[in-house]
Amino acid sequence: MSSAAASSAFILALSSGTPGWRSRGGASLNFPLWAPPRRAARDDAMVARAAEAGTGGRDAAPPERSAGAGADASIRQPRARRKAVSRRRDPVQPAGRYGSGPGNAAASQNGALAGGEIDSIVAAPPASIVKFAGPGYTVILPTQDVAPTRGVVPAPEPPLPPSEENFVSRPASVPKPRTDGNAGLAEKRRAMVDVERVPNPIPPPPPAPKPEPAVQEQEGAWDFKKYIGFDEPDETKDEAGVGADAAGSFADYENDDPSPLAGENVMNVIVVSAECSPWCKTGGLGDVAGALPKALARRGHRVMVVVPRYGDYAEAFDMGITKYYKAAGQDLEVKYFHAFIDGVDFVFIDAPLFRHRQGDIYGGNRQEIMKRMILFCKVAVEVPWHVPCGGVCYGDGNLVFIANDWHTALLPVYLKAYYRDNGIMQYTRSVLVIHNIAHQGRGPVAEYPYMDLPEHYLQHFELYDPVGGEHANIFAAGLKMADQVVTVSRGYLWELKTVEGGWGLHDIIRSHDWKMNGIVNGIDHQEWSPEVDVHLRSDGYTNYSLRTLDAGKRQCKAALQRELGLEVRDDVPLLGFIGRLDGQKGVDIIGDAMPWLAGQDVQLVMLGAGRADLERMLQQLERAHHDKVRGWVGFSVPMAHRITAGADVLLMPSRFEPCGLNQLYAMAYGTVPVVHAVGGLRDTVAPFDPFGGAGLGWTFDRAEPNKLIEALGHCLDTYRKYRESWRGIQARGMSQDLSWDHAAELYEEVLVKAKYQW
Ligand SMILES: Nc1ncnc2c1ncn2[C@@H]1O[C@H](COP(=O)(O)OP(=O)(O)O[C@H]2O[C@H](CO)[C@@H](O)[C@H](O)[C@H]2O)[C@@H](O)[C@H]1O
Repeated sequence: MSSAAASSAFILALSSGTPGWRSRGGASLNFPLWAPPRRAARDDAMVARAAEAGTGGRDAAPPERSAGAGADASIRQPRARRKAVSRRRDPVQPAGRYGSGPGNAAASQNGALAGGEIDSIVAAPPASIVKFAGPGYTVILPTQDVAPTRGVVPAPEPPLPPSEENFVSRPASVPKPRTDGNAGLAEKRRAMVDVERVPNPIPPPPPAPKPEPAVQEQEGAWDFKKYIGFDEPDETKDEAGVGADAAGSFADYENDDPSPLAGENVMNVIVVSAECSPWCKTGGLGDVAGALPKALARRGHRVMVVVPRYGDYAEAFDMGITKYYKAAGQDLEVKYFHAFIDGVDFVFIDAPLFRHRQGDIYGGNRQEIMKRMILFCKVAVEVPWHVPCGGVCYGDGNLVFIANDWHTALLPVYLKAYYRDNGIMQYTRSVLVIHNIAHQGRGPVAEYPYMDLPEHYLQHFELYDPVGGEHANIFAAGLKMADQVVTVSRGYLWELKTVEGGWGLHDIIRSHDWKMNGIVNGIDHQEWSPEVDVHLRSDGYTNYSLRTLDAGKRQCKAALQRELGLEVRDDVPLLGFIGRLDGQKGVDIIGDAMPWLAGQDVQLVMLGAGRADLERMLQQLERAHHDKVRGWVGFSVPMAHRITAGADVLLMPSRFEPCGLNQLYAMAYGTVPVVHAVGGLRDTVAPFDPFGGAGLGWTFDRAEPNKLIEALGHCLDTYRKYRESWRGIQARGMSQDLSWDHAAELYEEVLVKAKYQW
């Protein structure tokens, strides 16, 4: 379809009242002709909300189950299900995922910046940083070291030429050696990182002040074996010879100091995300933010994750640092909590806006959400100066931020507008990852001043599209300002450039094609591997591997059937669905295929939370087909793992799917995916080829019930009649290398591209 034709189909779909993906009709909903839903009539007329449709405001889903929440959900489950109690911190499901409620800029008293007068934005810049105004706008200083007093920013000094003094990377304070074991490691890491800096025309900055003796003392006292949890076996302690051998090889290992996998590309990486598993997760973004950083750290990079502190996380400790930031006109106190886990510094941003949001991390109306994200990005961009992880700040040299989705798309903008434009953070880069373009942080242009940006930056936010009209779009600005952009599969990258798949941002993505990259997500095998999965260690489930697949899966399937009160039968194909209940995931297509499914000898288990109508649908299907269907409404990580292990088939009829993690998890568990061939699903599920003995599952080319039925029909046929072929599909799925290590290598290439980009 030509772009013009596609565009008119898109507009036609809207103007003819096609109800978008909320329709249960199915027929008009396949991807090629699908268009974002119509904007509901609103008071604040030009507010573009289509991208957030179904996630907040009037057409929003009501609060989804929180999984503190898991508890809530289990109240409504049959007795048998209540056994599925998480032994881990149960991530949360929010109200209105990226939601936004009715906004009214005029009514808001959140002090907008008016005509260049910046009220009470007073900051003490970090040591050695001079901030000056760019041409034609007033400088905006984001941080304050002391509680602010209200006043007007003094007239900016005339611009100084950037000098070495101005932008060298330097810790804001003299690093204090830590009392735990990280200081030595951090020091080593820093030394590695300092070796390779961006090509610097200026002589390298003087080394940061180092409390040498203290660090040495710390290193001396630090027990590496204790740190990695190495417990010397008793016999080695008794038998001198063996013990000495072991100790000797350990010492060799320490002295060896193998060079990092990343080689000379080692750098400082700060991943900034609104959610991070296992502390706070509502979907795939949380999984990625929890796993990618560890894989990058394994390659030798110094890696930090910055995430809001929504709850009281036992692993993280108050670092005793307080800063003040302004967000949407309000001065806010910020503290930093830190944990060092699996080689990664996790920094949790504590602020009144985030506190107590654990069960509802995207809750509130649009303005509230936006205010949280403004604060988060302003704080995150300065974390490398203020937070001495392991005693040493990351600094802003050889540093790359990885921002994720619209929530943190302001970070590349702040990095440029506050610092890079002013000769500061010259060797810092930003990469923005698109996990889901359907949520963009849209709002009325009138709210732009809340973002505390120079007036001339407005042009980067302004967007007009037939759905939202004239509006300010945070994702659009982030995409333009980021040095590189990654999306989570090559297939999705292609779709993003189309009118149908770009959700209004296709032109921006096309025109920045040179910096676009597609990298498929990986699997965190510590969390998602049938061999070590902690959720398969009780209630009759079992861990298994490819070698023990048949017995292991049979046992997990029986345990799942028992737990859910289904008939325990090995010969009946058990189908699973796991996902957020919204238009994207196409669970309504399964509902539309139910009359056919009801006539099949199958069992169906669906787990999800989200839109109220879809939650009701799950419950109705369970009531109407109690002998074969279970619809679990809620957010339960243990149940997601158990379905993945116990099901024979995983259904993913997603209308669009940037990458999709559940099909990857399914394949790793010997569960065969049946998916709509779109985005990352098309990239990762090669269709079964019975003649070549190849392929990983079944795919269908339109998100319609009849197409799902056709593909599932073939799948069930193979399951019943061609067991050897079935076993082959399972084995191929389980034998793939789906780990994050490969994806991390590809991310590293992007980070390097960004680093050398001027
Ligand atoms: N009710 C429930 N209970 C328990 N667990 C549940 C659950 N509903 C979902 N999950 C879990 O949440 C994760 C969802 O992963 P997806 O890839 O489907 O992510 P999502 O669409 O949110 O994210 C976006 O980002 C990711 C990451 O880039 C992309 O893969 C994806 O295509 C894109 O839409 C999985 O770990 C799944 O098990």
